[in-house]
Amino acid sequence: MEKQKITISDNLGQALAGAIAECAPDRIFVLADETTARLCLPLAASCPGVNEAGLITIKATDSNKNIDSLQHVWAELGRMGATRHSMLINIGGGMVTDLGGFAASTFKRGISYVNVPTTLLAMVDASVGGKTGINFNGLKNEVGVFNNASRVILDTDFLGTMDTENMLSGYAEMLKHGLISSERMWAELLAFDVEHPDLGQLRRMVADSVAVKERIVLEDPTERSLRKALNLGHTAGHAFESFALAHRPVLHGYAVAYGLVCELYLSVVKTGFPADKMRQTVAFINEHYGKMNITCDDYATLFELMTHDKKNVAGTINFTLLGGIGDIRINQTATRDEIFEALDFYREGN
Ligand SMILES: NC(=O)c1ccc[n+]([C@@H]2O[C@H](COP(=O)([O-])OP(=O)(O)OC[C@H]3O[C@@H](n4cnc5c(N)ncnc54)[C@H](O)[C@@H]3O)[C@@H](O)[C@H]2O)c1
Ligand SMILES: O=C(O)C(=O)C[C@@H](O)[C@H](O)[C@H](O)COP(=O)(O)O
Ligand SMILES: [Zn+2]
Repeated sequence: MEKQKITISDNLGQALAGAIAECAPDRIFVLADETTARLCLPLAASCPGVNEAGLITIKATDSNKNIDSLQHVWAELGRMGATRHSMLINIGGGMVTDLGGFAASTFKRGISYVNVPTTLLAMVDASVGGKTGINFNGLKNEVGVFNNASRVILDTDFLGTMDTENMLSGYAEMLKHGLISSERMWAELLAFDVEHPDLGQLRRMVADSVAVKERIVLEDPTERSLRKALNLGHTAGHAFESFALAHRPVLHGYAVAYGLVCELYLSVVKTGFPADKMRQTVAFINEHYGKMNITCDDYATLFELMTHDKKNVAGTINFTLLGGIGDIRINQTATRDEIFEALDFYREGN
C-alpha cells in the first residue's frame, strides 16, 4: 500500500499545492459533502488547481455513506472526464474521506487521492491509514479496501465551525488512542475541558493523537495484528451504531464511547484492567456522551450485529481488550453470556 504523508499545516493552499505537484495529475476533482462544500471549500479555494477542479458533492452524514453516494461519485468522475491519471481531493469528515477514498481506489482501478479532513474525528483517525469504504446491508464499513491517500493535510482551522456534538464524537477516538497508549495521555484527555476547548492545547493533542494512529498503521497497514488496537470499543460500538441506524442514528464517536464502556468492562473481567481506571473512564463517558436507550430485549440483535465484525474468525466474535492502559490484548473472545453481562453493565451497572 502506498506510504502516506501526513502534513499538519498552517498554510493549506501551500500544502495542497505541494501534494498536487507531487502527483502531477492531468485533472483535479474535489469531493465534499453539502456542508463542507459550503463551510470548508472556501478555505481551500486559494490553492491553485482547486478553484478550477471538477466539484462533486454528496449528501452529508453517515446515513449517506452508501452505494448511492458512491455511484454518484463514480458517475460524476466519468461524466467530467477523469482518467486514471487524475486526482480526487476529499474535503470533509470521515464520511467523505471513507467514501471518497473508496471511490478513488476503485474508479478505473484506482486514481490518486488526497484527504483534507475537516472534523476532529477525521483529523485524528478517519483520514489516516487507508481504511476506505461504505456502509452496506445495514452494517458499518461492510464494503471497502485498504488504500492510503497519497497525502493527508491536517488544518485545525476547519474546527472553528464544528458543533460540540461532533467535537465530542472525534474526542471519543482520541480517548481510545489514549487508552491504548499511556496513562499520561489518558489522564490529559479525562482532564481536558472538551466542551470549552483551549484550541492551542487541542492542536497539540490532535498531533499526539494522530501520531498514535500513524505509528500503528505504519507497522500493520492491513490490520493483521497491532492495528486491531485501533478497533478498541468498535466490536460493541459498531453494533450500537448499526442498531441505531435503524432507529435514531448516533454519531460514530458516540457509538465508540458506548462500545468502550462495554469493552473496558470486559477488560476488567477478562484481562485484568484496573477497575478504578475503568470507572474513571466510564464516568467521563457518561458525563459527556449519555447513554443509548436500549433494553435487554435488544441484546440478541446487538449480539447478532457483533457477529459481522471484520475482526471475527470462523464465527467467533473477536474483541480488542486491555490488560491496563497501553497494555493491548488483541484477539480476545467472550461468551454470549459475558457479552450480555457487559450490555447489562452498560445499561445499569455504572
Ligand atoms: N477510515 C477510518 O480509519 C475511520 C476512522 C474513524 C471513523 N471512520 C468513519 O468516519 C465517519 C465519521 O466521521 P465524522 O465524524 O467526521 O463524520 P462526518 O464526515 O459525517 O461529519 C460529521 C458532520 O460534520 C459536518 N462537517 C464536516 N466538517 C465540518 C466543519 N469543519 N464544520 C462544520 N461541520 C462540518 C459534516 O457535513 C457532517 O454533517 C464514520 O463513517 C466512521 O465509520 C473511519
Ligand atoms: O483505522 C483503524 O484500523 C480503525 O479501526 C479506526 C476506527 O476508529 C474506525 O472506526 C475504522 O473505520 C473501524 O474499522 P472497521 O474495520 O471496524 O470498519
Ligand atoms: Zn472509529
